[in-house]
Amino acid sequence: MRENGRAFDRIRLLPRVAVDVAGRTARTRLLGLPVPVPLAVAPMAYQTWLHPDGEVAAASAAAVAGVPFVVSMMASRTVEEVAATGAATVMQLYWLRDRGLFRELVGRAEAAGCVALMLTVDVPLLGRRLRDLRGGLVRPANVVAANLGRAGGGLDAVGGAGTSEVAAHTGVLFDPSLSWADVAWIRSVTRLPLVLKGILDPDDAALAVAAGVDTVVVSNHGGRQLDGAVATAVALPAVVDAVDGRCEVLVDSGVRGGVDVLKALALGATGVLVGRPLLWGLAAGGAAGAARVLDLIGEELHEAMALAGCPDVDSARRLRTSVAGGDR
Ligand SMILES: Cc1cc2nc3c(=O)[nH]c(=O)nc-3n(C[C@H](O)[C@H](O)[C@H](O)COP(=O)(O)O)c2cc1C
Ligand SMILES: CCCCCCC(=O)C(=O)O
Repeated sequence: MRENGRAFDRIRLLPRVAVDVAGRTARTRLLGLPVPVPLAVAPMAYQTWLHPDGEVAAASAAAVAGVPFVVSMMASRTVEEVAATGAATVMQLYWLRDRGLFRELVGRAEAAGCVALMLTVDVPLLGRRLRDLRGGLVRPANVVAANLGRAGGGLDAVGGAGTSEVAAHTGVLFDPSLSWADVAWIRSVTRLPLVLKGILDPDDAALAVAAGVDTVVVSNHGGRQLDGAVATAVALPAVVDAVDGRCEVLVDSGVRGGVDVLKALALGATGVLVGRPLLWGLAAGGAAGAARVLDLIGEELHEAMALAGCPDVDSARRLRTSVAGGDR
Protein backbone atom coordinates (compact mmCIF):
# COMPACT_ATOMS: atom_id res chain seq x y z
CA MET A 1 0.00 0.00 0.00
CA ARG A 2 2.75 2.44 0.94
CA GLU A 3 4.75 1.59 -2.16
CA ASN A 4 1.85 2.67 -4.41
CA GLY A 5 2.26 6.28 -3.23
CA ARG A 6 6.04 6.11 -3.27
CA ALA A 7 6.07 4.81 -6.85
CA PHE A 8 3.96 7.76 -8.07
CA ASP A 9 6.26 10.13 -6.14
CA ARG A 10 9.33 8.67 -7.83
CA ILE A 11 7.98 9.49 -11.30
CA ARG A 12 9.48 12.72 -12.59
CA LEU A 13 7.79 14.65 -15.41
CA LEU A 14 9.69 16.50 -18.12
CA PRO A 15 7.59 19.64 -18.73
CA ARG A 16 7.39 21.18 -22.20
CA VAL A 17 7.55 24.98 -22.56
CA ALA A 18 6.34 27.64 -25.00
CA VAL A 19 3.25 25.59 -25.71
CA ASP A 20 -0.04 27.50 -25.84
CA VAL A 21 -1.99 26.15 -22.86
CA ALA A 22 -4.43 29.07 -22.62
CA GLY A 23 -7.33 26.98 -23.90
CA ARG A 24 -6.25 23.68 -22.37
CA THR A 25 -8.76 20.91 -21.82
CA ALA A 26 -8.70 17.63 -19.93
CA ARG A 27 -11.72 16.36 -21.90
CA THR A 28 -11.30 12.85 -23.23
CA ARG A 29 -13.14 9.52 -23.55
CA LEU A 30 -13.18 6.92 -20.81
CA LEU A 31 -15.09 3.65 -20.74
CA GLY A 32 -16.57 4.65 -24.10
CA LEU A 33 -17.97 7.93 -22.74
CA PRO A 34 -17.00 11.59 -23.09
CA VAL A 35 -15.67 12.88 -19.73
CA PRO A 36 -14.44 16.32 -18.61
CA VAL A 37 -11.43 14.76 -16.85
CA PRO A 38 -9.90 11.27 -17.23
CA LEU A 39 -11.26 10.01 -13.91
CA ALA A 40 -13.78 7.52 -12.65
CA VAL A 41 -14.65 6.51 -9.09
CA ALA A 42 -13.27 3.09 -8.10
CA PRO A 43 -15.61 0.38 -6.75
CA MET A 44 -15.52 0.39 -2.96
CA ALA A 45 -17.74 -1.75 -0.78
CA TYR A 46 -20.08 -0.76 2.05
CA GLN A 47 -20.09 3.04 1.80
CA THR A 48 -22.97 3.46 4.29
CA TRP A 49 -20.36 2.40 6.85
CA LEU A 50 -18.83 5.87 6.26
CA HIS A 51 -21.91 7.99 5.64
CA PRO A 52 -25.63 7.19 5.95
CA ASP A 53 -26.26 8.00 2.26
CA GLY A 54 -23.29 5.86 1.19
CA GLU A 55 -23.04 5.06 -2.52
CA VAL A 56 -25.99 7.31 -3.41
CA ALA A 57 -24.09 10.34 -2.08
CA ALA A 58 -20.83 9.28 -3.73
CA ALA A 59 -22.52 8.58 -7.06
CA SER A 60 -24.32 11.95 -6.90
CA ALA A 61 -20.89 13.57 -6.58
CA ALA A 62 -19.68 11.64 -9.64
CA ALA A 63 -22.81 12.74 -11.55
CA VAL A 64 -22.10 16.40 -10.74
CA ALA A 65 -18.47 15.99 -11.82
CA GLY A 66 -19.57 14.18 -15.00
CA VAL A 67 -17.36 11.14 -14.33
CA PRO A 68 -18.36 7.46 -14.21
CA PHE A 69 -19.11 5.80 -10.87
CA VAL A 70 -18.25 2.13 -10.38
CA VAL A 71 -20.69 0.56 -7.94
CA SER A 72 -19.27 -2.38 -6.00
CA MET A 73 -21.07 -5.69 -6.05
CA MET A 74 -20.68 -5.37 -2.25
CA ALA A 75 -22.25 -1.90 -2.17
CA SER A 76 -24.57 -1.04 0.69
CA ARG A 77 -27.03 0.64 -1.73
CA THR A 78 -28.40 -1.12 -4.79
CA VAL A 79 -27.20 -0.69 -8.36
CA GLU A 80 -30.70 0.62 -9.23
CA GLU A 81 -30.47 3.34 -6.55
CA VAL A 82 -27.00 4.31 -7.74
CA ALA A 83 -27.99 4.45 -11.43
CA ALA A 84 -30.98 6.63 -10.47
CA THR A 85 -28.56 9.39 -9.36
CA GLY A 86 -27.80 10.02 -13.03
CA ALA A 87 -24.15 9.02 -12.75
CA ALA A 88 -22.79 6.94 -15.63
CA THR A 89 -22.76 3.70 -13.65
CA VAL A 90 -20.45 0.73 -14.06
CA MET A 91 -21.36 -2.45 -12.16
CA GLN A 92 -18.42 -4.22 -10.51
CA LEU A 93 -18.69 -7.97 -10.04
CA TYR A 94 -16.77 -10.69 -8.27
CA TRP A 95 -16.88 -14.26 -9.55
CA LEU A 96 -19.46 -15.93 -7.34
CA ARG A 97 -19.90 -19.56 -6.38
CA ASP A 98 -23.63 -18.96 -7.02
CA ARG A 99 -23.64 -18.59 -10.83
CA GLY A 100 -27.41 -17.94 -10.79
CA LEU A 101 -26.85 -14.88 -8.58
CA PHE A 102 -23.97 -13.77 -10.84
CA ARG A 103 -26.21 -13.97 -13.94
CA GLU A 104 -28.99 -12.16 -12.11
CA LEU A 105 -26.61 -9.30 -11.26
CA VAL A 106 -25.51 -9.02 -14.90
CA GLY A 107 -29.16 -8.76 -15.92
CA ARG A 108 -29.90 -6.16 -13.21
CA ALA A 109 -26.91 -4.07 -14.30
CA GLU A 110 -28.14 -4.13 -17.89
CA ALA A 111 -31.71 -3.29 -16.88
CA ALA A 112 -30.54 -0.43 -14.64
CA GLY A 113 -28.75 1.17 -17.61
CA CYS A 114 -25.17 0.50 -16.55
CA VAL A 115 -22.60 1.54 -19.14
CA ALA A 116 -20.19 -1.36 -18.49
CA LEU A 117 -19.42 -4.37 -16.29
CA MET A 118 -16.18 -4.53 -14.32
CA LEU A 119 -14.95 -7.96 -13.23
CA THR A 120 -12.43 -7.76 -10.39
CA VAL A 121 -9.88 -10.53 -10.84
CA ASP A 122 -7.49 -10.04 -7.91
CA VAL A 123 -9.71 -11.39 -5.10
CA PRO A 124 -9.78 -15.21 -5.25
CA LEU A 125 -9.89 -14.71 -1.48
CA LEU A 126 -9.50 -11.66 0.70
CA GLY A 127 -5.93 -10.53 1.44
CA ARG A 128 -4.60 -10.96 4.98
CA ARG A 129 -5.46 -7.54 6.39
CA LEU A 130 -3.68 -7.33 9.69
CA ARG A 131 -5.47 -4.20 10.88
CA ASP A 132 -8.83 -5.90 10.31
CA LEU A 133 -7.66 -8.92 12.30
CA ARG A 134 -6.06 -6.99 15.13
CA GLY A 135 -9.03 -4.62 15.38
CA GLY A 136 -11.57 -7.47 15.18
CA LEU A 137 -13.33 -5.81 12.24
CA VAL A 138 -17.02 -6.77 12.09
CA ARG A 139 -19.57 -5.04 9.92
CA PRO A 140 -22.35 -3.20 11.77
CA ALA A 141 -25.59 -5.15 11.37
CA ASN A 142 -27.16 -2.39 9.25
CA VAL A 143 -24.33 -2.38 6.68
CA VAL A 144 -25.24 -5.11 4.21
CA ALA A 145 -24.41 -5.95 0.62
CA ALA A 146 -27.67 -4.54 -0.73
CA ASN A 147 -27.33 -6.10 -4.18
CA LEU A 148 -27.11 -9.65 -2.88
CA GLY A 149 -30.41 -10.10 -1.06
CA ARG A 150 -30.21 -12.74 1.66
CA ALA A 151 -26.60 -13.54 0.74
CA GLY A 152 -25.59 -9.94 1.53
CA GLY A 153 -26.10 -10.01 5.30
CA GLY A 154 -23.28 -10.54 7.76
CA LEU A 155 -22.22 -13.93 9.03
CA ASP A 156 -23.55 -15.12 12.38
CA ALA A 157 -20.21 -16.66 13.27
CA VAL A 158 -16.88 -15.07 12.44
CA GLY A 159 -14.67 -17.41 10.42
CA GLY A 160 -12.29 -18.37 13.22
CA ALA A 161 -8.81 -17.37 14.35
CA GLY A 162 -6.95 -15.42 11.67
CA THR A 163 -10.11 -14.56 9.70
CA SER A 164 -12.15 -11.36 9.88
CA GLU A 165 -15.90 -11.46 9.35
CA VAL A 166 -15.48 -9.76 5.95
CA ALA A 167 -12.82 -12.28 4.89
CA ALA A 168 -14.99 -15.19 6.04
CA HIS A 169 -17.95 -13.80 4.10
CA THR A 170 -15.75 -13.51 0.99
CA GLY A 171 -14.82 -17.17 1.40
CA VAL A 172 -18.49 -18.15 1.42
CA LEU A 173 -19.46 -16.04 -1.60
CA PHE A 174 -16.47 -15.75 -3.97
CA ASP A 175 -15.31 -18.56 -6.25
CA PRO A 176 -11.50 -18.80 -6.39
CA SER A 177 -11.61 -21.04 -9.48
CA LEU A 178 -11.98 -18.11 -11.95
CA SER A 179 -10.11 -18.86 -15.21
CA TRP A 180 -9.80 -17.24 -18.65
CA ALA A 181 -12.53 -19.62 -19.87
CA ASP A 182 -14.88 -18.03 -17.33
CA VAL A 183 -13.87 -14.55 -18.52
CA ALA A 184 -14.73 -15.63 -22.08
CA TRP A 185 -18.09 -16.93 -20.82
CA ILE A 186 -18.85 -13.63 -19.08
CA ARG A 187 -17.90 -11.83 -22.31
CA SER A 188 -20.42 -14.04 -24.16
CA VAL A 189 -23.40 -13.37 -21.86
CA THR A 190 -23.46 -9.56 -22.08
CA ARG A 191 -23.22 -6.93 -24.76
CA LEU A 192 -22.03 -4.35 -22.22
CA PRO A 193 -18.37 -3.33 -22.44
CA LEU A 194 -16.30 -5.56 -20.13
CA VAL A 195 -13.57 -4.20 -17.86
CA LEU A 196 -11.07 -6.42 -16.00
CA LYS A 197 -9.73 -4.87 -12.79
CA GLY A 198 -6.61 -6.13 -11.07
CA ILE A 199 -4.15 -6.68 -13.92
CA LEU A 200 -0.43 -6.23 -13.19
CA ASP A 201 1.39 -8.66 -15.52
CA PRO A 202 1.60 -7.69 -19.21
CA ASP A 203 0.92 -11.32 -20.21
CA ASP A 204 -2.40 -11.16 -18.35
CA ALA A 205 -3.18 -7.91 -20.15
CA ALA A 206 -2.59 -9.67 -23.49
CA LEU A 207 -4.84 -12.57 -22.38
CA ALA A 208 -7.52 -10.04 -21.44
CA VAL A 209 -7.36 -8.52 -24.93
CA ALA A 210 -7.59 -12.03 -26.43
CA ALA A 211 -10.69 -12.68 -24.29
CA GLY A 212 -12.39 -9.65 -25.84
CA VAL A 213 -12.08 -7.32 -22.86
CA ASP A 214 -12.61 -3.61 -23.62
CA THR A 215 -10.65 -2.09 -20.72
CA VAL A 216 -8.07 -3.33 -18.22
CA VAL A 217 -7.43 -1.66 -14.88
CA VAL A 218 -3.84 -1.86 -13.69
CA SER A 219 -4.51 -2.27 -10.00
CA ASN A 220 -3.19 -4.00 -6.90
CA HIS A 221 -6.47 -3.25 -5.12
CA GLY A 222 -4.90 -0.32 -3.27
CA GLY A 223 -2.40 -2.71 -1.66
CA ARG A 224 -5.22 -4.63 0.05
CA GLN A 225 -4.63 -7.99 -1.59
CA LEU A 226 -1.12 -9.44 -2.19
CA ASP A 227 1.28 -7.67 0.16
CA GLY A 228 4.50 -7.05 -1.76
CA ALA A 229 2.79 -6.89 -5.17
CA VAL A 230 4.34 -4.43 -7.59
CA ALA A 231 3.23 -0.79 -7.40
CA THR A 232 0.90 0.21 -10.22
CA ALA A 233 3.02 3.15 -11.43
CA VAL A 234 5.79 0.58 -11.97
CA ALA A 235 3.57 -2.04 -13.64
CA LEU A 236 1.67 0.34 -15.93
CA PRO A 237 4.14 0.97 -18.80
CA ALA A 238 4.61 -2.74 -19.60
CA VAL A 239 0.84 -3.27 -19.65
CA VAL A 240 0.40 -0.28 -21.98
CA ASP A 241 3.03 -1.79 -24.30
CA ALA A 242 1.43 -5.24 -24.16
CA VAL A 243 -2.06 -4.09 -25.13
CA ASP A 244 -0.61 -1.78 -27.79
CA GLY A 245 -3.77 0.29 -28.19
CA ARG A 246 -6.10 -2.73 -28.47
CA CYS A 247 -8.00 -1.79 -25.30
CA GLU A 248 -8.21 1.03 -22.79
CA VAL A 249 -5.81 0.96 -19.85
CA LEU A 250 -6.93 2.53 -16.58
CA VAL A 251 -4.86 2.57 -13.40
CA ASP A 252 -5.58 2.91 -9.69
CA SER A 253 -3.87 2.43 -6.31
CA GLY A 254 -2.04 5.40 -4.83
CA VAL A 255 -3.55 8.19 -6.96
CA ARG A 256 -3.89 11.09 -4.52
CA GLY A 257 -4.05 14.22 -6.66
CA GLY A 258 -3.98 15.80 -10.10
CA VAL A 259 -0.23 15.47 -10.51
CA ASP A 260 -0.58 11.70 -10.01
CA VAL A 261 -3.25 11.69 -12.75
CA LEU A 262 -0.87 13.55 -15.09
CA LYS A 263 1.87 11.04 -14.27
CA ALA A 264 -0.50 8.15 -15.03
CA LEU A 265 -1.31 9.71 -18.42
CA ALA A 266 2.39 10.28 -19.13
CA LEU A 267 2.97 6.58 -18.37
CA GLY A 268 0.37 5.72 -21.01
CA ALA A 269 -2.88 5.31 -19.09
CA THR A 270 -6.21 6.26 -20.63
CA GLY A 271 -7.31 7.50 -17.21
CA VAL A 272 -7.44 6.68 -13.50
CA LEU A 273 -9.82 5.33 -10.89
CA VAL A 274 -9.96 7.34 -7.67
CA GLY A 275 -10.14 5.14 -4.59
CA ARG A 276 -9.70 6.11 -0.93
CA PRO A 277 -9.66 9.93 -1.43
CA LEU A 278 -13.30 9.70 -2.52
CA LEU A 279 -14.15 7.82 0.68
CA TRP A 280 -12.34 10.40 2.80
CA GLY A 281 -14.44 13.12 1.16
CA LEU A 282 -17.62 11.08 1.65
CA ALA A 283 -16.85 10.47 5.34
CA ALA A 284 -15.99 14.12 5.95
CA GLY A 285 -18.85 15.75 4.07
CA GLY A 286 -21.21 13.32 2.33
CA ALA A 287 -22.01 14.11 -1.32
CA ALA A 288 -20.49 17.60 -1.03
CA GLY A 289 -17.29 16.20 0.45
CA ALA A 290 -16.96 13.58 -2.26
CA ALA A 291 -17.67 16.23 -4.92
CA ARG A 292 -14.97 18.47 -3.44
CA VAL A 293 -12.42 15.67 -3.76
CA LEU A 294 -13.27 15.18 -7.44
CA ASP A 295 -13.15 18.96 -8.02
CA LEU A 296 -9.77 19.28 -6.33
CA ILE A 297 -8.23 16.48 -8.37
CA GLY A 298 -9.63 18.03 -11.55
CA GLU A 299 -8.35 21.52 -10.62
CA GLU A 300 -4.92 20.12 -9.81
CA LEU A 301 -4.84 18.24 -13.11
CA HIS A 302 -5.68 21.39 -15.09
CA GLU A 303 -2.93 23.32 -13.27
CA ALA A 304 -0.39 20.54 -13.72
CA MET A 305 -1.23 20.28 -17.42
CA ALA A 306 -0.56 24.03 -17.80
CA LEU A 307 2.73 23.80 -15.94
CA ALA A 308 3.82 20.77 -17.98
CA GLY A 309 2.93 22.39 -21.31
CA CYS A 310 0.01 20.10 -22.13
CA PRO A 311 -2.95 21.66 -23.93
CA ASP A 312 -4.85 18.34 -23.98
CA VAL A 313 -4.82 14.76 -22.78
CA ASP A 314 -3.06 13.41 -25.89
CA SER A 315 -0.13 15.75 -25.28
CA ALA A 316 -0.06 14.63 -21.62
CA ARG A 317 0.32 11.06 -22.86
CA ARG A 318 3.40 12.15 -24.85
CA LEU A 319 5.21 13.72 -21.85
CA ARG A 320 8.54 12.14 -21.05
CA THR A 321 9.14 10.75 -17.56
CA SER A 322 12.07 9.57 -15.52
CA VAL A 323 12.29 7.77 -12.19
CA ALA A 324 13.91 9.21 -9.04
CA GLY A 325 14.08 8.33 -5.33
CA GLY A 326 10.74 8.39 -3.44
CA ASP A 327 9.55 10.85 -0.79
CA ARG A 328 6.20 9.56 0.53
C1 LIG B 1 -12.73 0.34 1.67
C2 LIG B 1 -12.41 -0.22 0.30
C3 LIG B 1 -13.31 -1.11 -0.27
C4 LIG B 1 -13.03 -1.64 -1.54
N1 LIG B 1 -13.95 -2.45 -2.12
C5 LIG B 1 -13.74 -2.90 -3.37
C6 LIG B 1 -14.74 -3.65 -4.03
O1 LIG B 1 -15.81 -3.91 -3.51
N2 LIG B 1 -14.47 -4.08 -5.28
C7 LIG B 1 -13.28 -3.82 -5.91
O2 LIG B 1 -13.07 -4.24 -7.05
N3 LIG B 1 -12.32 -3.08 -5.31
C8 LIG B 1 -12.54 -2.62 -4.07
N4 LIG B 1 -11.60 -1.82 -3.48
C9 LIG B 1 -10.38 -1.45 -4.22
C10 LIG B 1 -10.60 -0.14 -5.01
O3 LIG B 1 -11.50 -0.35 -6.06
C11 LIG B 1 -9.30 0.38 -5.62
O4 LIG B 1 -8.69 -0.63 -6.39
C12 LIG B 1 -8.31 0.88 -4.58
O5 LIG B 1 -8.96 1.50 -3.48
C13 LIG B 1 -7.37 1.87 -5.24
O6 LIG B 1 -6.38 2.26 -4.38
P1 LIG B 1 -6.38 3.65 -3.55
O7 LIG B 1 -7.43 3.49 -2.50
O8 LIG B 1 -5.00 3.69 -3.00
O9 LIG B 1 -6.68 4.77 -4.51
C14 LIG B 1 -11.84 -1.29 -2.21
C15 LIG B 1 -10.96 -0.38 -1.62
C16 LIG B 1 -11.23 0.15 -0.38
C17 LIG B 1 -10.27 1.15 0.22
C1 LIG C 1 -17.68 -10.27 1.45
C2 LIG C 1 -17.09 -8.91 1.61
C3 LIG C 1 -16.04 -8.64 0.60
C4 LIG C 1 -15.74 -7.21 0.50
C5 LIG C 1 -14.62 -7.02 -0.45
C6 LIG C 1 -14.44 -5.60 -0.71
C7 LIG C 1 -13.08 -5.37 -1.23
O1 LIG C 1 -12.79 -5.67 -2.34
C8 LIG C 1 -12.11 -4.76 -0.36
O2 LIG C 1 -11.01 -4.49 -0.83
O3 LIG C 1 -12.40 -4.59 0.84
